[in-house]
Amino acid sequence: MKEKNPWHTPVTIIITVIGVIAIVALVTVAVLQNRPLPQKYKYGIVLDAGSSHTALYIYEWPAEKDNNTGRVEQTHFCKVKGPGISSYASAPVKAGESLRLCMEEAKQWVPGKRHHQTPLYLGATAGMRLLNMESSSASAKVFQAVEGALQKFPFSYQGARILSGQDEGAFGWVTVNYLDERLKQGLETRGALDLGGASTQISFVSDNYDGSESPSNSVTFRLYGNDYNLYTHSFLCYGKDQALRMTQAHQSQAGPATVLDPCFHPGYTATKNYSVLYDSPCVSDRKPKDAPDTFTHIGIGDFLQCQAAIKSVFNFTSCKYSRCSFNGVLQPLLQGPYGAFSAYYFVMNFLNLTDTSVLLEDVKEKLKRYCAINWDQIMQQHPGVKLKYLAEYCFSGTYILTLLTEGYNFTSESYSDIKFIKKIKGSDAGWTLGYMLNLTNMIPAEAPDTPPLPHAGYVSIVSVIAVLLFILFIASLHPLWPRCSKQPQIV
Ligand SMILES: Nc1nc2c(ncn2[C@@H]2O[C@H](COP(=O)(O)OP(=O)(O)OP(=O)(O)O)[C@@H](O)[C@H]2O)c(=O)[nH]1
Ligand SMILES: [Ca+2]
Repeated sequence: MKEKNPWHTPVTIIITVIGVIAIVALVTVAVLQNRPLPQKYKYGIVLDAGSSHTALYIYEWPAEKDNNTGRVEQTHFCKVKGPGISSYASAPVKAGESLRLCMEEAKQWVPGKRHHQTPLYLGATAGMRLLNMESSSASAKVFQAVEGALQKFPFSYQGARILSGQDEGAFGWVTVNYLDERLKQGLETRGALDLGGASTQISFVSDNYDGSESPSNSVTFRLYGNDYNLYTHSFLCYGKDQALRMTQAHQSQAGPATVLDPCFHPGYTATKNYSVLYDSPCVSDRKPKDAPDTFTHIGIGDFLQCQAAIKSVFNFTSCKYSRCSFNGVLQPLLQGPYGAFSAYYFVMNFLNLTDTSVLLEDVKEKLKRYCAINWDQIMQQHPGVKLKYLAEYCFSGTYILTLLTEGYNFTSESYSDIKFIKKIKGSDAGWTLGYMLNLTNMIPAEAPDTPPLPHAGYVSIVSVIAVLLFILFIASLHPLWPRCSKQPQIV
């Protein structure tokens, strides 16, 4: 008689079916329990009201991960047409109107049902700092007009204010290190170098700096369970537009009718107005008394002379601290690496000088040759480039190298620690992201509790255990299993 296969009994079939259902159920539960919910996003909007222009940034992050890290991303950028809001001092209403187009764009980019809960911030920097110094009532009127315009939009308006230089430097540093995920991972941080139109910031962590020498240059943070003692300084008037004014003011102190300028290309000539050149608190006290209304600005394209002219706007004579950069400002020993953004990037990128593995001496040599090129040739080589920018690249490049080496004391060696950057992982380097992260408490002081395993890890482990249990279970039911091995013979 044919022996009946014990695997084919109804009982084993039922057990097998139940086992399979159990595995499927276990895996399903594991998957469902840890599965991320369908992605919903939250948004934040920051307006960077700079001295030269205003820009709008929209950030987004997964709604249920407010407190998590490295997740906030820039989704949209809009450059406001026209100059910075501080230029509207004589027609403040226009400052508000200028923001309208970008704000309309923001309405399209943020889903309608999120409009009311989306915070909207405006931070103004050195242009408004200077206007406020000149006339606090004029700056108040500009803010009033801007507020009025922003409140017409459906977002959750959180106010407009002038950032201190310290905040500007510190939030730029937070942005860079947040995007690099250096904060979350507790890695060595990257210093931040920001070159604007009216001010420039340097911020870095240095082991030999405890903040006590100059409290106004230090900002302390506790982020993700790590303490940071940040050195930061903002030099008002040392942004590239104001530095150009100061350099030209130095060259035209006697009020001549012709100014020969080594920072402009040979062949460059333009008629300029003395009152326009001196219309800024950075230079107004140096305005020559008996100057004519206009002067002829003539380029001679000489890098070394240009560098000497730029050096004259830095003061190296006194330092009451252990060490200084310039103008008697404390600066601890440099400690790399550094990220240099905004005008540092625009200028060095245009000049093809972003590669800092090239020797500093060679960079200077290249710039020297560039400055000596005739203005006609420069215009021919770069059709379509805004002439104002084009005329100033020789000055701007020379200013950047002078500021870094003579001002901040970068050497041929430490120069290679600098990386010229515009974006990090799709988000612009600048103070705006750090500012928003701070105001929305998005970076926790302590490290967040992260699950020991990612979601996929849980699913795999539960599945493997379920399969093993099932095999064991079936094996224990197999009628032949224990009897297959040699049974002791009872004689
Ligand atoms: N070449 C070039 N220059 C630019 C560009 N965008 C801005 N600039 C100039 O670079 C300088 C710095 O620009 P920003 O960083 O936007 O300066 P800002 O924020 O307006 O000024 P601050 O208030 O001092 O920070 C200014 O002189 C601008 O005119 C660009 O796309 N190309
Ligand atoms: Ca800026």
